[in-house]
Amino acid sequence: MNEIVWPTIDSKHLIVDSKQMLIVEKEMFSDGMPQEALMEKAGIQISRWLLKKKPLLKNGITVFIGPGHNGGDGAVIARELFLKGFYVQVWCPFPIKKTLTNDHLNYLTSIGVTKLVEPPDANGKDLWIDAVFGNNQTRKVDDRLIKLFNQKFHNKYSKVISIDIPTGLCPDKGQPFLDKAVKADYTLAIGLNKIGLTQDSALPFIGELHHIDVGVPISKLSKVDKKIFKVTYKDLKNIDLPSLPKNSNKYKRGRTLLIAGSEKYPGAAYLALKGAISSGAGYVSAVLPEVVAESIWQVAPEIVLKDIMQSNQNGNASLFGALKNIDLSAFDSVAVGPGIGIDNDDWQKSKDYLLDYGGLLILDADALNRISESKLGANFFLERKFKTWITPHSKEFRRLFPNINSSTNLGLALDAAKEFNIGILFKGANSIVADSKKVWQLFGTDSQTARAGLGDLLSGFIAGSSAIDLTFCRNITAEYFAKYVLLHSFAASKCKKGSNASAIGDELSKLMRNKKMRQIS
Ligand SMILES: NC(=O)C1=CN([C@@H]2O[C@H](COP(=O)(O)OP(=O)(O)OC[C@H]3O[C@@H](n4cnc5c(N)ncnc54)[C@H](O)[C@@H]3O)[C@@H](O)[C@H]2O)[C@@H](O)CC1
Ligand SMILES: [K+]
Repeated sequence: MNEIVWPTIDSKHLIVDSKQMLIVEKEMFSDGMPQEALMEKAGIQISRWLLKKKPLLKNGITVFIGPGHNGGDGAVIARELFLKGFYVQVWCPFPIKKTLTNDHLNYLTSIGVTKLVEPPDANGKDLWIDAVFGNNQTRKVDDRLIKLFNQKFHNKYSKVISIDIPTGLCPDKGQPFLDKAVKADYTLAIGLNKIGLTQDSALPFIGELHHIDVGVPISKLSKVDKKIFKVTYKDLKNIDLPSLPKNSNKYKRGRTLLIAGSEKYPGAAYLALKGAISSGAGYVSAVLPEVVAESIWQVAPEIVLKDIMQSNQNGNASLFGALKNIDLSAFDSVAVGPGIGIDNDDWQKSKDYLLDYGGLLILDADALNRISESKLGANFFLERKFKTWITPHSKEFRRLFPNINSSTNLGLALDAAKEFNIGILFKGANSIVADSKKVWQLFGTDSQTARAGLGDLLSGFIAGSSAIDLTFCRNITAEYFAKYVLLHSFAASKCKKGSNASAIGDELSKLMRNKKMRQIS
């Protein structure tokens, strides 16, 4: 059941930490792959990548060569570009430590490549290649070197390319070892993507991230124990949406219930409903505050209104009155939270209905805040014996799980998913979806996140989409969760800057319709 079907286990998608990368390399070497050959392969693949970007090379290239094998890669790149007729010079800011790197460097000077004795000028127009430290750097780097690089980064006439990892950036945490790291226009990750590169905290340093394939065998990748997948919009093409038979009864096309909105935040309910409708679910029903209930038929006549929620004196929704009258077992999924506001007494009375609900429970926003403030806290998730997905952003996450510590959002999501046996969407610049075994790291989606109301739309979309998938497979995994989040983000990316969540909801409907049409034809 837990087999990976999306995306695929290959070197483009798998994310590893620095130790896992070392293990994979060591295994390749002990199987007989010569270390020299792998370095040659990495350097040549990068040179090919560079040769396709001739404008970057036209003013010459300066390669910064470090003491280890990151420097060795740099030396191979320098040689290849020099042999192609480009002006190439190298600078070694530290004494060379590894033989292979030293050999490459000696050969470079013998063929006529200039080895600088002083640091290069950051105001020049040449391309700088940072091959100082890579996957095995573990500590802070000389400040002067980083300053020089960052002076170059701000020089708008030229670019900086980091090989494997920007120097000074922790390959695992995605943060500078101290306060500074090289800022690159491009980072070329060799072999596999390192976990630090895909963290939100690495965004100011990595520039455009590209993967350089050096042919790591699939048999090695399958053995990597903690599977983390990098997913981008390119992976949308491998998402198959279930095609619902046209003549099937609407109750068999996904039944979802949304509990959303309050007198204080009516708009959240409207957006969540819009998200659910855009999924194409057959039966979308809702528990709404009176202000929304009165008008919803005009904008979304297909919604079945289950009940009306009262509000407390502060305008926050009271769930209890409605929950005690509804048979939740009639729904494949139930989403609770967008815009409901906080009411601790009400949550205390209502929570048992949600604990006992046997379908997929999706908790967002104020439902999560109500849990954080309740006596039970996150143990709510342990008491619930059925599938639960939650969608916190960083602050909500920390309130919910104050005892979970990890240096990356990815680690936080994975640890909480494991400890509490839930599916988690950790919202960030590039969001993360995790269950107890696997993680999907969205990447390249960072400009689509911070828009008001998008989260409400997403909750509804997840509720509707999961209800449909649940009619096909009762035990859907977090892989589906990750797909919904990627689809939603893609719809947002298709809308012009500044467009509101409602317009993004329309785009999402269009996207889902088109995708289904294309699958049918
Ligand atoms: N292992 C291999 O054979 C391959 C390695 N490749 C390249 O090799 C890199 C890893 O090479 P290395 O293991 O040599 O490690 P690095 O090149 O990342 O350098 C780390 C070494 O530099 C020293 N060092 C670390 N931080 C320092 C600091 N702040 N100041 C001064 N010295 C410091 C340490 O002694 C450490 O051994 C990868 O990033 C990749 O670019 C690729 O060529 C593919 C093949
Ligand atoms: K580097």
